[in-house]
Amino acid sequence: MTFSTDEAVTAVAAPAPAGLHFTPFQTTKGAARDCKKLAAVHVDRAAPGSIVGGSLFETMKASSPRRAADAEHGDWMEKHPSALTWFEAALGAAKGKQIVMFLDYDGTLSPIVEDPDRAVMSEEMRDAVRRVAEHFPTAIVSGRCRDKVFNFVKLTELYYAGSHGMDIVGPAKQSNKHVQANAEEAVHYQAGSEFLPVIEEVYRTLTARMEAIAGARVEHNKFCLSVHFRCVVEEEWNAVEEEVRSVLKEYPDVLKLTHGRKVLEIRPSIKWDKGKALEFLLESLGYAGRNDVFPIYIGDDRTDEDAFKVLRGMGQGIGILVSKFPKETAASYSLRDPVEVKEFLGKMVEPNGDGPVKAA
Ligand SMILES: O=P(O)(O)OC[C@H]1O[C@H](O[C@H]2O[C@H](CO)[C@@H](O)[C@H](O)[C@H]2O)[C@H](O)[C@@H](O)[C@@H]1O
Repeated sequence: MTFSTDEAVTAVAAPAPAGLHFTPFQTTKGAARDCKKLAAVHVDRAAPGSIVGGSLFETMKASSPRRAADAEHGDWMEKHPSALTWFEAALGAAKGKQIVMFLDYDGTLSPIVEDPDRAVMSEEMRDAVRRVAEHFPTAIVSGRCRDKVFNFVKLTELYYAGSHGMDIVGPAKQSNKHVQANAEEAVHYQAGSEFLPVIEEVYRTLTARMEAIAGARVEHNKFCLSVHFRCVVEEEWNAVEEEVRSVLKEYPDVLKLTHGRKVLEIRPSIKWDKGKALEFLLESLGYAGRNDVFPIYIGDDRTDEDAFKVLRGMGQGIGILVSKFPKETAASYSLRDPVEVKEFLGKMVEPNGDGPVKAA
């Protein structure tokens, strides 16, 4: 079972701040975690034929991006044109409207790397986001827990929606020049607090279970968990899924399982996601029900599709998928990788006025 090269590691960055919520990982202290070495440790453990047909990974493989034939890629690009090549067309409908920026973190602002602790964004990207936030209200919407993604981004003037949108905080109203007069005071909202004890319990159980699978790791993101298998040998991917499913079956209708980029996402079974977070933030900014707002959401993962679908439903704004390969998506445009995201953000605020409508 192979994943497309867009799942491949694109960079290994410097260590992220200490104290992040990860299972202690048995590696030489400070050395870069080498997936390949780690995963090779138990390769003999994988019973031949241990891949279970119809498993989540089979589904992922069937739907995961693959290097499409040129023709297929061309067709896909026609439906999801480059937001860079077609910048004026993409932003045409924003003229005279207030743009609001929504940015996913991993795979959008930072390249996908083997070690989630090391998924830091570049200084150039931080400058690009900072400059966009000077012109438009800007939110980071991430599966990471809020304080973790703030530690990566480090910009106090932004809104943050961590844990896949379940934990939202905005800059204080008085220090936020973008907020409408009728907007609420400083934004702070958490969905699913009642699930915190269950998430903690499942985190402990899964952490113990995953110790038996080399390279597997459980990441605590406060209202949700991520079970990473990027560093697990493929023969054991289904073992990861089976362990996760065997734990979750003890919590029917309480927790739900979705998959991301070589990660299994465990979230409370509530009707709240990145799409709801987008709607909540537009309302908090005083733009609910208004047609003079143009939300732009840039993301790379399955959970970002919830936001893309909201934008399509609103008939306002655009969703931009970050992917080098065709993927089924509700986004209208595409960018290939974080490098193109940085270029797009730069065009948004070009000093010679090429950028679209500035904040009202
Ligand atoms: O919503 P996002 O900000 O995109 O977060 C989604 C998940 O991103 C992280 O995992 C992904 O990036 C890691 C670092 O590049 C990579 O090692 C991993 O394989 C990817 O799945 C994060 O660790 C997860 O908790 C997020 O849910």
